[in-house]
Amino acid sequence: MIYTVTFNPSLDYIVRLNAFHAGEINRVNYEQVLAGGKGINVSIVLKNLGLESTALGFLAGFTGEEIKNQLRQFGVKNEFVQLEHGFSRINVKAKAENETEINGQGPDISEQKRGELFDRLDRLQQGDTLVLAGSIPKTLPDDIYEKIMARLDNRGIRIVVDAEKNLLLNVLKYHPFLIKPNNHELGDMFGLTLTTDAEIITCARKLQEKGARNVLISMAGDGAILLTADGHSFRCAAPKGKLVNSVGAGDSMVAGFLAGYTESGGDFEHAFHMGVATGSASAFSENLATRAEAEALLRTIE
Ligand SMILES: Nc1ncnc2c1ncn2[C@@H]1O[C@H](COP(=O)(O)OP(=O)(O)OP(=O)(O)O)[C@@H](O)[C@H]1O
Ligand SMILES: O=P(O)(O)OC[C@@]1(O)O[C@H](CO)[C@@H](O)[C@@H]1O
Repeated sequence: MIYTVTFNPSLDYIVRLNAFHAGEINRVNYEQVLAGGKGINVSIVLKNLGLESTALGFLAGFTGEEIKNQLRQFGVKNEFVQLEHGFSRINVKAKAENETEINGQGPDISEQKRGELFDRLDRLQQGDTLVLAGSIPKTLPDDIYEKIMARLDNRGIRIVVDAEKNLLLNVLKYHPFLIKPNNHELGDMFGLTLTTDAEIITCARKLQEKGARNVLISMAGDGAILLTADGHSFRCAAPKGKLVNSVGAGDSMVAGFLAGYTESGGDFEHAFHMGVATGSASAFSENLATRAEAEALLRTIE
């Protein structure tokens, strides 16, 4: 079974405006509200691709109810820890000439509630896959990713991590199966601005030296690079198309990679191509990628 953990789920309020003026009243001409947070997006796309997963994490308040409601409509299983106070955050994604994001802070999470999530994770079985993705609310200790990976170490669980900076760097010693920073996040980890493939590959190799097994670097419209644990590297250009909504493109890529990997019995090149195709399919669509959209782009890659 695949499990995803979203520590700080969100309702994404996605709006479009002709122009955005800071400090003034801005009126939108398009709006939609989608359940979000990186792990949740991965679970939704896995479902679209025909793979079951269970979404885990913390939910609170009326926004938490709506997130659960949307997951029910998508048919995504979930076992969230329900918080008694506060509300799951609302993240505003405003698209005008460029994209502005305002991500909420999220509810407080007590030690007891954290323990409930840990108890659920303790019941994972050998052969399961666990996706840990996204930022953490400020009431969680910033070593929570590490704590979880230490607890699950040597249990035969395949762990995928999609998180920024120290959250990611600090777990490399537990040898995650896959990590997926984008090229900017990768550069940030080394205090660099990366411009060429060679620079990106050098930094990605350093993450492998620190313990990561397979490293997938997404580069938005420039495609992606994969370095595998057995020393292979793959480069793929992004399919051509009209960018409609890039929110969740990276999460879709993780879901596509896992689907491609599972369905091909561990073929990294196919998993990589399926990841790129699914990421781009989401970027070219108002909603997250469907199987048909991802497969249509996969045919242009393979
Ligand atoms: N403009 C685009 N054109 C084509 N493909 C795109 C575009 N933007 C994203 N993609 C596809 O999605 C993949 C992931 O995108 P990106 O690098 O933006 O991930 P990310 O930064 O993790 O995104 P997010 O945090 O919004 O989920 C890319 O490797 C590419 O395949
Ligand atoms: O604040 P975080 O956890 O880093 O990112 C949260 C978020 O921006 O990521 C998803 C897209 O990847 C969105 O659904 C969500 O709003």
